[in-house]
Amino acid sequence: MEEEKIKKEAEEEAQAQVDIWKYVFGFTEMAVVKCAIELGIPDFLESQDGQAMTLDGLSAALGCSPSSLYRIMRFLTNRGIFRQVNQGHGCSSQNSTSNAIGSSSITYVQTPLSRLLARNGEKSMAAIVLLESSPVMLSPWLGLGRRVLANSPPPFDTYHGQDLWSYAQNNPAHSKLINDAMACDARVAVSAMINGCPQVFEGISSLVDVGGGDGTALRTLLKACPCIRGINFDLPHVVSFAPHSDGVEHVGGDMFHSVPNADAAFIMGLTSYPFYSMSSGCCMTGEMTSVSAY
Ligand SMILES: C[S@@+](CC[C@H](N)C(=O)[O-])C[C@H]1O[C@@H](n2cnc3c(N)ncnc32)[C@H](O)[C@@H]1O
Repeated sequence: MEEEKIKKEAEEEAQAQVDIWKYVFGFTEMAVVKCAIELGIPDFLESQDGQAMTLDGLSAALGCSPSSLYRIMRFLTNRGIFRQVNQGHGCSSQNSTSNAIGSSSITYVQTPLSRLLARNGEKSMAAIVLLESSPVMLSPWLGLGRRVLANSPPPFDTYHGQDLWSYAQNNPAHSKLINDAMACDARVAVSAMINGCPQVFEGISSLVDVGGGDGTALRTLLKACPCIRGINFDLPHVVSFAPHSDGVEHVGGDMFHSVPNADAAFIMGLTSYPFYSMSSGCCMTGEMTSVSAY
């Protein structure tokens, strides 16, 4: 019995010594995926219409050295982001390193995961990765300990001296990163809503999307429900850059003061966002017959 306990403890300790490296180098997952998006690897492979692309061809197209690219691709194929196909053998291998680096026999194709990283894909998540991996968003996480100890304001506010939305107002480039990222989320979430519970929108002739970003959610919804008149409500600096779309009116304002009248309102957002409690902070003067949140 004692022997078994000692053996189990030794196994757990050995496993811990392996697992700890996930925390030491955890950031590499995000860094390498960001690198792939910035280099445009998913977009380039997507443009090949399913044809496998050689390592040499890919590095020439991207303007980088085959050996550096090979190391990035080896990491990514190991995670199921891209698939390595060894041409000439008709077989595929995710981890094979047997080919010489730079060999034209190493080729890559897209996978469902890498397709999500193409910038223009219908279900693209590239903009969310680029937002969350930006130094502006990442740095506050590194001060989480101080936030817990001091029960101070959210890490973002403490680090940047202002909340996320004020920061975005003062930094248009970051505001664009946020809006593009939210648009990715909106496309996927609204499509799922329309497919999963279309009855929610029955009988509604006007709908206000509170915190609707650049209006992607309403644009997506109105394709399926063209009879609805959409009001995209967000902060003035956000709606001032929102693209025009028939059937969608952009209104700028502060939801903690009032929101436009409509038959119904919806509020949607990534739950990890510092999107402070609507119920405690806001006073809505609009008439609303139904509200669905998160
Ligand atoms: C997490 S994003 C969600 C965007 C969009 N609903 C989506 O899910 O894709 C929150 C949105 O609320 C907006 N917002 C933040 N504070 C606001 C306020 N006081 N009044 C109106 N909009 C606000 C932000 O500009 C941002 O577009």
